[in-house]
Amino acid sequence: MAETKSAPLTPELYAYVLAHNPPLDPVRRALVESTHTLFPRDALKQVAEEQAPLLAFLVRLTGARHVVEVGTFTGLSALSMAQALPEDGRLITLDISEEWTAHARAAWAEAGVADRIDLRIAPALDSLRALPAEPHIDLAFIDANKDGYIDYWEEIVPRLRPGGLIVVDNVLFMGQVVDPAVTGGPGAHIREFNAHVAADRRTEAVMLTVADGLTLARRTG
Ligand SMILES: C[S@@+](CC[C@H](N)C(=O)[O-])C[C@H]1O[C@@H](n2cnc3c(N)ncnc32)[C@H](O)[C@@H]1O
Repeated sequence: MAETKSAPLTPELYAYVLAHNPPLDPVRRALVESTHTLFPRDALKQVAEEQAPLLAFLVRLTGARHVVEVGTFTGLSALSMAQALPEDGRLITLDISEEWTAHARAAWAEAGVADRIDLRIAPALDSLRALPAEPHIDLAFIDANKDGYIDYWEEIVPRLRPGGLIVVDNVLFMGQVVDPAVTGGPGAHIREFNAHVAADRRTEAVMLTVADGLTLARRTG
């Protein structure tokens, strides 16, 4: 059994982490709160608070100009990435929900980044297949239905420019990936996806224990 060096994430330690991260600006803070108020049963779909500055950081680090997101919800991750884009950068974000994304649109407009975000409402696989086939994506973020992850990965990798980055959320799926009792459903889909990524020779991937697990993969060839 491998030994962990990870400090147990107590509520105090988690608060400490958030306090040492860049704070959410007022629009993102309001979006977190309004999502919990308006959609209490689904609010956990939103990226964790520490992931918002991380996504912005990754956009700046990679100098990304073409970003694709699979899974918009109420728009926190899209907003964080769009705010980090250069003036001529664009983010295409994919979802099937008019209701949740209407709330996202309002927040993007308030933050002044609506013109950088192209929201496409349709099954994400159709939207991905409609993108240009050549490698042009600098950064992609996958955070939608878990039974679609492998298909999304297969559409994105060939469209990723060499050195481009794919970020994938929920790769630990609350620990279900190592639970032998989980033989179906999202936990099993994620387990299959993680094996698929680990075997993919087109990319170099690292799995991080951030929030519910985050994989970062770089296209190498
Ligand atoms: C975990 S949430 C995304 C959270 C978002 N990244 C955020 O930070 O707020 C997953 C989203 O995937 C969307 N979704 C589910 N199935 C989909 C599909 N087949 N195509 C496109 N979007 C889908 C849902 O409507 C939901 O908004």
